[in-house]
Amino acid sequence: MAGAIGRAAVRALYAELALHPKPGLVSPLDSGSHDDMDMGTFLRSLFALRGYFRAIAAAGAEGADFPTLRELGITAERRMLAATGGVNTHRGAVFGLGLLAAAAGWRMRRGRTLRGNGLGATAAALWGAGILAAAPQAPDSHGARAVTRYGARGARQEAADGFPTLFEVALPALDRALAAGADPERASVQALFSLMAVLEDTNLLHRGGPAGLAFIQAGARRFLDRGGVFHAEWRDEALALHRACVVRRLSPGGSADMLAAAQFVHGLRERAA
Ligand SMILES: CC(C)(COP(=O)(O)OP(=O)(O)OC[C@H]1O[C@@H](n2cnc3c(N)ncnc32)[C@H](O)[C@@H]1O)[C@@H](O)C(=O)NCCC(=O)NCCS
Ligand SMILES: Nc1ncnc2c1ncn2[C@@H]1O[C@H](COP(=O)(O)OP(=O)(O)OP(=O)(O)O)[C@@H](O)[C@H]1O
Repeated sequence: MAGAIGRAAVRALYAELALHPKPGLVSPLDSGSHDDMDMGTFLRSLFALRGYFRAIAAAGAEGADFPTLRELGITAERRMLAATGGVNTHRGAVFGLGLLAAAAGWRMRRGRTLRGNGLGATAAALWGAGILAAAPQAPDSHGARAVTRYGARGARQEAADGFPTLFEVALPALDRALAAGADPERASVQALFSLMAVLEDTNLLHRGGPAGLAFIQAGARRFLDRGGVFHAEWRDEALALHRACVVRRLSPGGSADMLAAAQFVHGLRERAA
């Protein structure tokens, strides 16, 4: 079971990486707004993280407490940095997707369904207090500074609350687009823009301040209001926002992490069905 969860997590991260167009983000097309990483950096990181997602799913199944999960996360982050030469490729995913893999282990071991927001509710109930109580590993990280400076919610708050943006925004957008006939690629782009329109992404706050975050949210909103991936010119419109992000050096990394999380939950549900 833990092996299947681990494989689903890596598959979801690969699907996020392979997807394009993705505004400002690294994809097979180009490195977006990043000069320190490309597709190869992400693939090396992914390779280094294979064992982690299986291990954290197994720990979750055993009912591990948050400090135990955190130790696994810190070790994985170290392995990621060694594989990338110090570049932060998957920090948000090690944390968020790691917690969701642990929650999947806990629920599957106990015969609970993965429907609705079950995985988020489990993560919040078992580890929410621990997440908020843990001292930030790096109090001067880009994310921590954006949280303090702008009062943003950030990755920790999102996880401690049971990933509301994932379960209330990303997964419904993905499901609706698939039900309306979009292929997995278009449905994923729709889910990504739905996330970008609402997420308080500390990556964007760090790189562009409140104006940078507002720029992305408005651009994504406009794309969705015109019909999103159901608009005939959707690819050109998404590429136009991509180019505008690259000019401004903006990259919605938090939305990319949450898209991978949505693909992970969706994939697990498909296999369980
Ligand atoms: C909690 C983490 C994410 C640190 O976050 P921090 O606030 O310091 O921000 P940092 O800039 O380092 O990275 C945060 C990443 O989260 C993502 N993110 C940003 N905003 C959001 C958001 N609103 N929602 C979800 N993800 C987001 C981005 O990809 C970003 O890169 C994590 O790096 C950490 O402390 N790890 C220690 C090990 C740990 O707790 N592991 C747990 C394993 S379960
Ligand atoms: N496809 C992707 N392309 C780029 N970033 C992604 C992608 N998928 C996820 N991310 C997330 O975005 C984060 C990278 O953002 P960024 O490079 O701005 O972080 P940083 O190292 O904190 O800042 P900086 O590079 O500005 O010093 C990663 O931690 C990762 O979680």
